[in-house]
Amino acid sequence: MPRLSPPSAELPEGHALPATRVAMPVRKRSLLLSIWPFVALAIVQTVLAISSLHILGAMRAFSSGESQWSKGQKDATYALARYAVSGDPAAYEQFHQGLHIPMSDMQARLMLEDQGYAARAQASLLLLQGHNEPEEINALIWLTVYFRHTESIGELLGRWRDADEPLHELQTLGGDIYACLQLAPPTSEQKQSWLAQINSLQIQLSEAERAFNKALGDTSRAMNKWLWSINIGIALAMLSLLMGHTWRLQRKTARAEDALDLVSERASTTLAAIGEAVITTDAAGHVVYMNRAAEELLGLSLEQLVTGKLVQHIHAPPAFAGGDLGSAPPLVQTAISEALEGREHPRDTIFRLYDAQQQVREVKLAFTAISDDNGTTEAVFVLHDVSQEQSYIRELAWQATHDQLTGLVNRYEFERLLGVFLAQTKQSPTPSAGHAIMYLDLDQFKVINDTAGHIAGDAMLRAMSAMLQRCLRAGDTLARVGGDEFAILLTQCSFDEAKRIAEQIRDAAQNVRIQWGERSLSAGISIGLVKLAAPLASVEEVLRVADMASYGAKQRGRNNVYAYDPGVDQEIARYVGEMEWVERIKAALEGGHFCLYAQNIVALSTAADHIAGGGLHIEVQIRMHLPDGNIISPVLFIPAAERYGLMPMVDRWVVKQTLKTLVHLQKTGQTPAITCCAINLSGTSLGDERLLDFLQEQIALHGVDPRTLCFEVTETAAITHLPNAIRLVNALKALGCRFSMDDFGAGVSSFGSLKNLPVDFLKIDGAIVADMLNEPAHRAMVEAINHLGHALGMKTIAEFASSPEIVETLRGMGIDYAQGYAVGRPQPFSDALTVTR
Ligand SMILES: Nc1nc2c(ncn2[C@@H]2O[C@H](COP(=O)(O)OP(=O)(O)OP(=O)(O)O)[C@@H](O)[C@H]2O)c(=O)[nH]1
Repeated sequence: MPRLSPPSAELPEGHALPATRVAMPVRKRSLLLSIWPFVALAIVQTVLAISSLHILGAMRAFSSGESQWSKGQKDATYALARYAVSGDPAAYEQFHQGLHIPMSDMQARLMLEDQGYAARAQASLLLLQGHNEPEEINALIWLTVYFRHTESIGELLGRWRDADEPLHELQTLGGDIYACLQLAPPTSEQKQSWLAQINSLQIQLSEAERAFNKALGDTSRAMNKWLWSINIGIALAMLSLLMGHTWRLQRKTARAEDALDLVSERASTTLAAIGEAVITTDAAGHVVYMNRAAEELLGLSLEQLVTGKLVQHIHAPPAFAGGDLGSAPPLVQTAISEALEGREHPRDTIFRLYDAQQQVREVKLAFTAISDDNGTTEAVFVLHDVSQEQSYIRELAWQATHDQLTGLVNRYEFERLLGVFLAQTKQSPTPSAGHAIMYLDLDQFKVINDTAGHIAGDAMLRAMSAMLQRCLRAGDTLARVGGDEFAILLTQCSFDEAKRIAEQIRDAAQNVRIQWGERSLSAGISIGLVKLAAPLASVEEVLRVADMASYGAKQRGRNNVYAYDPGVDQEIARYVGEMEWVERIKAALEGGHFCLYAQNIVALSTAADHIAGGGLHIEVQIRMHLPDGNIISPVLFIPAAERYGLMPMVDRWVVKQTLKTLVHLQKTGQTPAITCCAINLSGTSLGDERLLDFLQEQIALHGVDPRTLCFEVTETAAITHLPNAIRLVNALKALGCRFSMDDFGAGVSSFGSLKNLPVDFLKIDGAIVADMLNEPAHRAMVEAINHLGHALGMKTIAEFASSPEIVETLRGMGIDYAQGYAVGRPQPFSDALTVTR
């Protein structure tokens, strides 16, 4: 019986499948089950044969016993007759000897009839004395004891019993004759009488003997007949049993053959249908069988293969399969040869196979040896083509580690590579020129997206990434780590060299232009350059500081390089500090540590006051409570909130809180009533398309009159998010809200933007106002902005009116409103507001 040897990866060599071991007891049991009726019949037959022999032996014993008995009684009667005539004592002695034989038999029979098998020993002795054959005595006793109640043996014993009385009479007559002869010689009449009696007894005994012989013959024939019938019956029973059994066996065999055919058909259909290539070879590797998938994989049919070994038919690598074969998977031919020699590879090993078109495929190989007691007889190879799977895995791995748009390494992979690099440099610090990391952030990239669309933005990102690749040295790693952010790991690069490369990139970025319709788009780049040196150790730290450095470059006016050497430079600490503000802002939003202040905006002419309706005009400003009780100015935390995208949340909090407080002050009878309440909206919020819905929803929710609300936006924010800003301004103005252009004069001061944004107030940047008394240029700017505002139908507000002189000068210039310490300091907005003039 062949055995399937288990795959060596799972069971140690030499272990056979347990299936064959458990099969043996099952087979023994089923063999026993099928032959037991024959065994039972054989036992019955044997018992019957032994019994038949016994019975026949006993019959023979009866027969020979009877002849001894007959001889004995005849000798006795003859001797007694002689004694009666002659008075010879020798004749009398012969009489006794002759009579002793039938008398012994009779006594034995009587004892057996009376006591059964218990009298066996005594009966044996008596039967011996009756001159029976010693070997036949047991059969005689057995038949007498156990069959004495059957009809035929009972009849036989009855006939024997008929001779008992004549024998007793013969014995008595012998005694009488002996007694008479001792007293006196007999008369002739007496002799004649004795002879007549002896003769009569002789006749009775002869008749009894004849009857016994007849019964013996009858019994013997009956026994024969009975034994014949039983033997024939048993033979017939055995025959029919054999026939039945053979018929059942034939049916079973037919069923098993059918099932085997079915299984074999199913197996070959399954093998033909499965996608895996299944090849069976003999122990030497000659192909015995292969399924369709194997034929397809090898590009050969079974007929073409039968002559040779499997490995000879697998295509060799083509001559042009050069490349880095060191990292290529091993050839499947090698694995097959090794498997046949008993050396197997783990099942998930991937092998190389060249198909009929000499295309390389990747396959996994499973090997199973079929063996019997003499060793391996056949080998089954299953080849699973995993080329597609492997290509998906590679594709997924690429996607997981690369950016789709630019094809560069993504942030995740860059962090991993940086981690590996940092670990290596820490483990084996070899002398080197040093290493650096660059963090690059495109400037005002949002403007390209917003004005030319995302597709143009994508094109710009691709153009920038191509430019960056051109600037790299061999061995540098470039990654896209965010929307418009890139990072470069410069290894073995002195910090001066890194600075030179950074400047080169910054210059090259100026020349990156993409033609979009009629427009030529370009973007500057802010570069943070960080020397990889102590105390920077972790990936997180390095990237955070690099990001900070790029922020530093932005703070220097964008399109700049900010180079940071951790051993020398301290300024970055400021940006690191900003990160701490981020945490505080988040905690303040969650824990309610923000509060609102209000600062009056005071009309400088009665006409302006009249416009305000005589009520209060204020600007709400946010402050933060610190745990130590200090109240923090927004100047400290707003840059961090803007940089790290927290402004939309802060703005929303301010709007909600302002509306709530307005309702509260209205209810508590704030006098004079607030007729214009200015709320600042940051640039990020202006870019948020959901802001309009939020504002409309909140105004409706709190039931605040929209005409009392004024939203302040900076010029830079408005320009950056122009389409959204225009939509917002128009929609809220339709409700009755007003708008201020904040910090006008500080940025680009595009007059075009003022035309596009129909605001109500122009707030002159405080930096210009604060020193206008000393700076004639600033004074002129204030006057120009005032004229411009008025020309566009706007009211003007001067910020930082910090002294009465400035206030008077502003009034003299015709500025409509002033805001600053000279006209009112910020005061908590939750309380009733005091008016300062
Ligand atoms: N076209 C395009 N835009 C993207 C992609 N990923 C992110 N962005 C945009 O890139 C912009 C990144 O803006 P920021 O870096 O925050 O700001 P910025 O306009 O570059 O201004 P500064 O960085 O302060 O100079 C956002 O408007 C994103 O929507 C992208 O895959 N394609």
